[in-house]
Amino acid sequence: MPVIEVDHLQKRYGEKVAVADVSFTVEQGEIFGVLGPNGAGKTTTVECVQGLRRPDGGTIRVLGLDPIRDRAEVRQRVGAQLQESQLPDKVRVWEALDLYRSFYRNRADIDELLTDLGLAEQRDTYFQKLSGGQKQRLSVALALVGRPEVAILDELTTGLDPQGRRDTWDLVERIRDRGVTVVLVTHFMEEAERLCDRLAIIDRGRVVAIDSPSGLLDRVGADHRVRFRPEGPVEDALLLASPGVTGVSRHGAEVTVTGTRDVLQSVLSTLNGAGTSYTDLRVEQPSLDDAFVSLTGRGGRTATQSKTDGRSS
Ligand SMILES: Nc1ncnc2c1ncn2[C@@H]1O[C@H](COP(=O)(O)OP(=O)(O)OP(=O)(O)O)[C@@H](O)[C@H]1O
Repeated sequence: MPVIEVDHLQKRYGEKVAVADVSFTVEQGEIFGVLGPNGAGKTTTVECVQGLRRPDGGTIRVLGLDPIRDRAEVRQRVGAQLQESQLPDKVRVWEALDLYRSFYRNRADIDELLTDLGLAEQRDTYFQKLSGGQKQRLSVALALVGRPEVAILDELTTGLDPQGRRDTWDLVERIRDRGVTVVLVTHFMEEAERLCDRLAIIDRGRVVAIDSPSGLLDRVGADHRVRFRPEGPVEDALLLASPGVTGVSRHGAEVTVTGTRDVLQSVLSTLNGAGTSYTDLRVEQPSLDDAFVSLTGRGGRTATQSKTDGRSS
């Protein structure tokens, strides 16, 4: 049985439709991403899952429970991270955890949690004295203090520097390794790509795709690229005849070959077959950015454009 089932969820704020039609399921033990641009309806969706908002339409089941009817039980078993800090400046780290812990029947060991989250040295520190990353880790600790079966983490790494972001990603993986199912709300593609087993891309209140990161890339057919500088002649026609190659372009001495995930292999065997050596070989994998843009029609460079570029010479 899935841990979370959202079926045709709808939610309006007055006239404003925040969630038009969202359906997805989350399986036990996965890191499931909810990805989308600002205002897409991500937070509203997970707030409905937590029973913090009443849907206008559709059904939600969390651990077989109705988040509105069984709100108290859902709160016990689903840990939610606070999106923005809602703690008083003068509360010490252990005091905050001790208070939140008292709300739950399954209580985590505070010192174990602090060690796990790299906050052991901040045990007695006031909330206001914590760094951004430490505050973020504390909010995750608060989400875990009731030993939840599901953790919902919303915009976990917003405002963190690259190192803080990477540390937090490791942390999310450790949470999953403890057997907790994780729902991760984010608008960072890189984060989703790195962490999520599957993800739902939401745009304007609707799901536009649900898949694994690599499934999404395959689905939109985003190009892989190989760039190199040949040291002798190599004909475009020869490269284009290789399996998986969809385009060849040249900029000065540099050749760019686009194609499917086999493109590197094809380029190397073509060069080898032609007896041509090369320098400066680089491989560019398609990113979830490409898939996102292709699925939502928004953003910067699209997979379609890169394909056209590849054929333009
Ligand atoms: N309490 C509210 N009252 C009125 N409109 C709201 C409310 N909360 C959200 N909205 C609107 O509903 C839409 C969806 O908002 P939501 O916060 O769910 O999106 P989001 O994808 O989480 O965005 P972000 O990434 O910016 O947090 C937005 O247009 C937002 O302005």
